[in-house]
Amino acid sequence: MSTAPSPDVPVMTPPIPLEEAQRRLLALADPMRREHVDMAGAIGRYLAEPLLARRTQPAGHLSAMDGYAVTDGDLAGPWTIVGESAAGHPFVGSMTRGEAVRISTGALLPCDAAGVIVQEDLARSDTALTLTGTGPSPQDRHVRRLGSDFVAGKEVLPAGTRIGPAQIALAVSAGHRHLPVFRAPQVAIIDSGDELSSDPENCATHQIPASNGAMLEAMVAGLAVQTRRIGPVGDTLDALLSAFDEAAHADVIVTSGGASVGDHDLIRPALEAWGAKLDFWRIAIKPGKPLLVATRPRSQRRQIIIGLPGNPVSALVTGYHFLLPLLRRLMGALDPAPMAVTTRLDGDLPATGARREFLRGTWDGECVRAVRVQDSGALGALAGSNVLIDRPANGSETPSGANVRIYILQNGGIA
Ligand SMILES: Nc1nc2c(c(=O)[nH]1)N[C@H]1C(S)=C(S)[C@@H](COP(=O)(O)OP(=O)(O)OC[C@H]3O[C@@H](n4cnc5c(N)ncnc54)[C@H](O)[C@@H]3O)O[C@H]1N2
Ligand code: MOO
Repeated sequence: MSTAPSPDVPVMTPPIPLEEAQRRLLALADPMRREHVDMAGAIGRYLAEPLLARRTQPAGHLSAMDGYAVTDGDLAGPWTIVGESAAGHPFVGSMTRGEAVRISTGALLPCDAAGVIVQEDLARSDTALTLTGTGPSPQDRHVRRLGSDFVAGKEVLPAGTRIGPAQIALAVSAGHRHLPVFRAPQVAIIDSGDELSSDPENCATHQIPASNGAMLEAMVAGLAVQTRRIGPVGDTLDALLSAFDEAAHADVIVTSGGASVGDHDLIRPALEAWGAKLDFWRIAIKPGKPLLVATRPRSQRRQIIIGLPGNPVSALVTGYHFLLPLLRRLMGALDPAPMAVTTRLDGDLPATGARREFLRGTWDGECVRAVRVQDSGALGALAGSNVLIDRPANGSETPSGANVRIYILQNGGIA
């Protein structure tokens, strides 16, 4: 005889693997609309279409060094100096074999010149120039050829490229003032839990400062999204429903806390009461198991809700593997998942259980060591770590010296 579950006990489906959960989440993300923004506004955004060069660079043959321009094959000298080509002030005359033109880095090569000899290889006396030492080989011409960087009409950046300093320099050089990018999503960050205090300077013994919201806001800061903090919100359906109403403008709502199975863990029922539909709940990673993802239909784009676990380390790990990739995908990133690096383990690690584990560790560029405290509430250990060590589910002990995969949290890796 089958028995219906009690309304108090949620129906438990087995936790799903990380990759499957990431795929399901990213499949929900329709890209944002496009807009044209100036270069300052484009930092941290993703190109909405391929960028074509509007000009050729270099636009002519340029000298790559300070020295003297000479004609083809004329590498032995001596020469008579007949003029100068400085950056921004080209030499307009003509020159022939036995003649040289003083030239600076970035200056246009005179049209009769074939190469540049660096001034360190030459001796000058008034207008007379002689070669000292062995001089350059015929290949060593120190010339940046016309179009050697990019050519007008050709693609310089593919759609989906993240715009950083180098991409801005390239786009400006390619003749652009504005860039077509995807809009940045609006993100509402809700802290939930009766025990949370919004004032870290004023916190009773039964309270804890609402640090997750501040942490999540910091995590998304590198993504140029617009954030709004809501709460802390108490553990009642009414309080959560009002918080969701406050977040009705957002493209993505991220909550932390109340995602597990306790009597006061109300995020799931509150979302359902608000009209959101649960997509999945619980994933097979440690920390981070109670993660949930839901969607809520709207007239234009649906809202995506990510319910992160309350434990701060669990919130950071799931924020790293779910919230950041989701935001990158909404903003048009081609490959939104975080990148793992392989490195050498220092110190043995024990066998793992049924969940894939992300241990906090310190990496010095050559090897990684797990930090001693791995409690998912321990912020001291988290802040002292710079990587997550990726350990497979049901894995055996890993000996010191073995290769392990890590995810970098610092030096920009967080975004
Ligand atoms: N019987 C079971 N209990 C728990 C399970 C389980 O499977 N069965 N899962 C555990 C796991 S794993 C996690 S992770 C936690 C997460 O649960 P919740 O998402 O419901 O989180 P809370 O209970 O609300 O809070 C947990 C912890 O985190 C602190 N917290 C919450 N929000 C914040 C915030 N905004 N800033 C700072 N700290 C926050 C909260 O005070 C608690 O200490 O559940 C286990 N339990
Ligand atoms: O998954 Mo919980 O996140 O272990 O603490």
